Amino acid sequence: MDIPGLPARRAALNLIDAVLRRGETLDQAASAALSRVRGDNDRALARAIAGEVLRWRADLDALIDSATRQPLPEDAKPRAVLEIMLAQVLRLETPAHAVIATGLPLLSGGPRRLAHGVFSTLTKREVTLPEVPTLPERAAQRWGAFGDAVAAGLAVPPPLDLALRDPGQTVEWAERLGGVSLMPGHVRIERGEQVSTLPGYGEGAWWVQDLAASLPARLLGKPAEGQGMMRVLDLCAAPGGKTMQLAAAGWQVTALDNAGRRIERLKENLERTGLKAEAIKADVFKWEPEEAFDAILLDAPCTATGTCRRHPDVLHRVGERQIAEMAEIQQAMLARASGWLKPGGRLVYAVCSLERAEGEVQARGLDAAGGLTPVPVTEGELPAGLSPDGEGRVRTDPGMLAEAGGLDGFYIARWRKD
Ligand SMILES: C[S@@+](CC[C@H](N)C(=O)[O-])C[C@H]1O[C@@H](n2cnc3c(N)ncnc32)[C@H](O)[C@@H]1O
Repeated sequence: MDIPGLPARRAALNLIDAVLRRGETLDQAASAALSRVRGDNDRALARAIAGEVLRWRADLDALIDSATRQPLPEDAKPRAVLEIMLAQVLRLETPAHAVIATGLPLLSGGPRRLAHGVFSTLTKREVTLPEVPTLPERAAQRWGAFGDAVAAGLAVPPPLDLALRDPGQTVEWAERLGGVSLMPGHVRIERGEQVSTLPGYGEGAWWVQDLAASLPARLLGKPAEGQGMMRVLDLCAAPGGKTMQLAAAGWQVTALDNAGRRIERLKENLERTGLKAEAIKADVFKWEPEEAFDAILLDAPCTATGTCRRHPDVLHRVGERQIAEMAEIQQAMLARASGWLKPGGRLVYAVCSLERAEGEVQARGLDAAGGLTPVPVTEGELPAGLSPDGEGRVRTDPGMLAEAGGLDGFYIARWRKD
């Protein structure tokens, strides 16, 4: 029989290993890594431990190295076990005795004695973590000074943002959910409660969507009045956060994605919220529309480094190769999508990436291709405290609106077809 709590710690080690050595996302690794963990609480604990290690790994390693005569090899098991032990004491407030009881059995012999010694030394010293995490070297090098802003937003796991089906009821829902609103149609609450038990979930009054992720559909605007049904193509739409916003704003929506399971989730989301859209499972590079659209939203696949507050695995997994691969796909998708617009139609391009190659560089490439006129975003279209960049485009990062709980990193650009 396993010691209670041990399977959760073993699963945390497996999750971290899957991210660092196999380049998997935490979500991809979860079903295999958590298969032997019983109970929702222990599964959530395993994910929380892995998340905190991935968020603070450079700082946890610096502490470990300060207590050994020679640095342990990067991939040594005692290092990994010490990382999860320290993350629990320093981030999750787990008592040291519980951490020892569920950590040391993961090792045996000399490595176990070593880990015990290092852990005892560090707890006796009453070590702490810095206020802001140190970024993994690769991310720090890539981002330069911009990395400081990103790191500032990483220290605290983010709050939970909800998008309302009826933005006219923002004040009422903020009050009912005990949250605050940073924009009509947005309510921010504390993370922690089971989403499906909150008021309004069953009746589909809202869905979970980061404030930054709600901006692309907002910036596409509402359909023009008095012109009959206006059609929007939501490209790369699943699981449908932006599809629901567009449908709620009055567009006739065609939502396309090539991932079958994600399209199923999009359909479930539409059903729960009572919103309508045509859902198509197809590849952007193979599908052809029968007629042009009044508007297109392309929420392109990307490295997702902008979601590093909730998915700290991206800090470790993403490098130049992944960025270049995504940039190539984005460029080809933009070229294809822009050919499907009616004259006068609007195109919004968005990525939840912090990489310029996936944002600014893509937008300038489309500017240079001709046939589309940029439509600058104005300050009034954004939440208070955010401004468009010098080109009238939106670049958010996790360090922005920090006092209000921050937001994901996104890049958003908008054009009109000539
Ligand atoms: C950023 S996510 C979309 C999030 C979604 N717009 C929302 O708001 O809920 C990118 C999506 O692109 C889809 N995708 C990637 N490559 C694709 C392709 N070639 N054709 C269609 N969809 C694709 C993925 O399945 C994924 O669902």
